[in-house]
Amino acid sequence: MKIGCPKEIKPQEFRVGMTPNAAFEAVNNGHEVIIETGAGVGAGFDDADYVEAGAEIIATPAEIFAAADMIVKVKEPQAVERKMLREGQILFTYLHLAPDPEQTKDLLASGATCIAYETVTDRSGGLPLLAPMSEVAGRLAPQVGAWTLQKANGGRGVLMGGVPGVGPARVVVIGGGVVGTHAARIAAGMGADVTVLDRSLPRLRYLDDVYGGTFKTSYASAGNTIELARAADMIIGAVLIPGAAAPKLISRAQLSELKPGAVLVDVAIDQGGCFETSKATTHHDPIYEVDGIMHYCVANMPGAVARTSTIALGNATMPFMLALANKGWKKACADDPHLKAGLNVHAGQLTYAAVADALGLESISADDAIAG
Ligand SMILES: NC(=O)C1=CN([C@@H]2O[C@H](COP(=O)(O)OP(=O)(O)OC[C@H]3O[C@@H](n4cnc5c(N)ncnc54)[C@H](O)[C@@H]3O)[C@@H](O)[C@H]2O)C=CC1
Ligand SMILES: CC(=O)C(=O)O
Ligand SMILES: [Mg+2]
Repeated sequence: MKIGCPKEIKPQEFRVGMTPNAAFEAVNNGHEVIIETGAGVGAGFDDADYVEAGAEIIATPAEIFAAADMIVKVKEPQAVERKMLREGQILFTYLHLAPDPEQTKDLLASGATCIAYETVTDRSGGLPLLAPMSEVAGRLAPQVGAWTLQKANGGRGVLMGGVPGVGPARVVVIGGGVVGTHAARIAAGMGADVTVLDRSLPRLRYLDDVYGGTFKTSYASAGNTIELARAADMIIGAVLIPGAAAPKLISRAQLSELKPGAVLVDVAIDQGGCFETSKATTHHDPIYEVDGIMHYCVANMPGAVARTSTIALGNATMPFMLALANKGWKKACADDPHLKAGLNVHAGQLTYAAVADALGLESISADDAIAG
């Protein structure tokens, strides 16, 4: 198979879909790998690194999209990239379709087979291709939130760890999955007073067992959420219902109950965000204010630490990328229910029910797509 990896074009996205290591493995498995010139530079990989791995360097994205049987990327294809996708081609990348009707329409029109990293599953019920980026975004969230809390950036002017004689910042994390756990650990490590909310009692039990003493836990009822939010300096949104649009957990009306200058870091923004007032921002212009409350809503947070993120993502995607290349998408998905769970679009039809529900569209099952 010919595997193509274009340079990412989303603003301030410095990651790349294939590392030289991934290219090397694909070539060793008998595939051709074509990489757009400069695609890896933001993550610290030169064209020469890919050539050494056995890949071919290509001048333009148009040539990559025209020649490749499978496109491997990081972020959802942008409008200009979507026009270059074609029937029969495999797209393997993050998609986040539930809050994105325009992208969905274009992917359906392309006829391509689109497998979303964020809905691939694993044996323990986790999301193995989301997890590494959730680890990164979770660890970044208190760091960017602490910067936003600084007075000159619009925040309350509260130091995360406080100082002797002055108490620490209060941080509330809504959603205690991968993002939430990593965010809570780092915030607690910075000296903040941290509480994690979740709706899953087994998850709260796990967090209490492992991290009791480092941070507190609370059940995410609406009442507990607003009570903790009122006292918070920083609220980190980290909920997920896989594939679906994020539930809105703090309304615009409730912003007036928060402390002026409090900071909302909405990591769940790629699924539409869990605060009513969230709208996606970029690394170039990451924060904005609504009713005196600061918002940080960057939808590709891991792009800020592109080298760490690219290597972490590449480690996770490599076995799935190889299965798709070695077997073709049908057999690879038929053999592995966890990869099959990643199938979101095939030949003009949605194949993921939560996405279809969020957008009010029809879907078919992934099994029907494979059989068809
Ligand atoms: N902005 C960015 O750059 C990035 C965003 N993300 C996003 O962060 C979000 C969280 O991802 P993960 O931590 O990997 O997911 P996860 O599945 O590990 O954790 C989500 C948690 O939310 C909980 N939850 C669901 N509904 C809830 C509710 N109403 N109230 C409280 N808790 C609730 C679940 O029980 C679960 O423990 C996702 O939307 C993901 O796409 C992930 C990486 C980067
Ligand atoms: C998960 C995701 O959307 C990202 O890493 O950008
Ligand atoms: Mg994202």
